[in-house]
Amino acid sequence: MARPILTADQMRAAEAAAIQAGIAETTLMERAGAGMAQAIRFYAGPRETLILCGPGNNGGDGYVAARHLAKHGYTVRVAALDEPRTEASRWARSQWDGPVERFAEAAAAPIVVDCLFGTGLSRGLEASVAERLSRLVDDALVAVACDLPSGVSTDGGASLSPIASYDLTVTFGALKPAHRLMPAMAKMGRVVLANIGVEADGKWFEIGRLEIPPLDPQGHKYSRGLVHCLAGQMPGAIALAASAAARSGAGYVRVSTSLPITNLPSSVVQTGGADLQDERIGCILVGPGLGDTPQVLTLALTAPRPIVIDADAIGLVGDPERLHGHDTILTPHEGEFIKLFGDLSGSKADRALEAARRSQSVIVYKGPDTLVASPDGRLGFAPPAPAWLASAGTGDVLAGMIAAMRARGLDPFEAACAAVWVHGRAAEAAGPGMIADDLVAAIPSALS
Ligand SMILES: NC(=O)C1=CN([C@@H]2O[C@H](COP(=O)(O)OP(=O)(O)OC[C@H]3O[C@@H](n4cnc5c(N)ncnc54)[C@H](OP(=O)(O)O)[C@@H]3O)[C@@H](O)[C@H]2O)[C@@H](O)CC1
Ligand SMILES: [K+]
Repeated sequence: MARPILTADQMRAAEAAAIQAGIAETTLMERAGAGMAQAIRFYAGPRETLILCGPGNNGGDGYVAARHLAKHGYTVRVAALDEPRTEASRWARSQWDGPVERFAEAAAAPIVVDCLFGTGLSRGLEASVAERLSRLVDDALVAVACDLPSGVSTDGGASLSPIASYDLTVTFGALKPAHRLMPAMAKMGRVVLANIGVEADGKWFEIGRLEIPPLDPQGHKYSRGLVHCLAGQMPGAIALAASAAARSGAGYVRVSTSLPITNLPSSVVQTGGADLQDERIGCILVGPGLGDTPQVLTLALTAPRPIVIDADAIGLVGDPERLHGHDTILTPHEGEFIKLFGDLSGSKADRALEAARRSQSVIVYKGPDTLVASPDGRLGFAPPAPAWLASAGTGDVLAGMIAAMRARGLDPFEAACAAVWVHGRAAEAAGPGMIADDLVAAIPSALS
């Protein structure tokens, strides 16, 4: 099951709806604090724990967690930055019967839990507070963030003040965009979602294990998907993409090329011409190694088939509206994105959705925090992938994988999400010394 993602406003609305439906706010806080205490017990083990509480409901969660951990035999110290200012956090404070130290004087502890600010953060932390928090977090054996590391902007993932690295982040009801957007994502450690009984339906989610329909036992190579790749001036890149398409389960992969390609698997067919009207084509792939040959993109766009537009071809589109009426998936990295869509405003999530709307295409906005955006408002956030995925050719591999998923009949958005998920897992399987060719070889193990 994919984990839902809500913005700060959406989360507040979901909580308000739960309260409207009869769940007391203190019950939500009790569940949040108990969930966080449970995650700490499972993840960090029994060691002295320092809980840092802010003035809002994030701090309230901290007082509740302190009570639950103490009940389980933990030595717990609580340090407050300020007096509780909300009704629920005053209630939570009243239920904690241990002492409360001053944040500015709190000594280090093996487990440190940051409950200073969560979704209510409105600006960066005061320098002295950020500095002290970072020191306590750095000195801890296990550092835990309640909902979000304090200083992270919930919706955009920016650091509003300096942020140390945590081992565990426990969030409630739904993930927030910052859990899966850079730079915040890199600071979170493992992200655990506690259920507090709030409905978190929406169109945004973390891309999870894919559910690809099983192959038809009576199927044949065309029903498993024919991917037609269009080569360009540098055929090495399309060879990688075509190999990746073949390894991702396409029944048949074809490359039309004017130059012979030497490093293709024997099962991938090379042709001179390109009959793109062939109705058996499940997806056309254009862009890897294309160079400056706009006529090849134009040719692809004359075919009434699904198309993946990658790499050089993205810059050749010119006007995003040119793609209206086509069945297209675009796979830009940051530079290619700006080249086609200009400097859009808002968070990466906002920009991805705006690009999908303008081009009426699925956008795979690549980076360490890859997003998949659909014109209908669906937005998939990739789970963390290994840093060694950032190397030459891995984008070509992804484009081939997407084309294979699309050719086998997944809808464009689902095809892109499925490929992004498998791409990350294949990189994990291939290991740190991986090159793009190894990534292709690791795809089959990640598909199972
Ligand atoms: N609502 C619910 O039902 C549930 C909510 N839950 C929990 O509540 C959290 C959200 O709580 P919240 O809305 O009270 O905001 P929170 O992040 O604690 O901080 C707000 C306070 O901090 C202040 N402040 C802001 N920035 C500041 C800064 N840089 N430096 C100094 N002060 C700053 C701000 O004041 P102001 O901006 O007005 O100055 C205000 O006083 C959420 O993350 C989750 O953990 C769970 O319990 C589940 C149920
Ligand atoms: K926090």
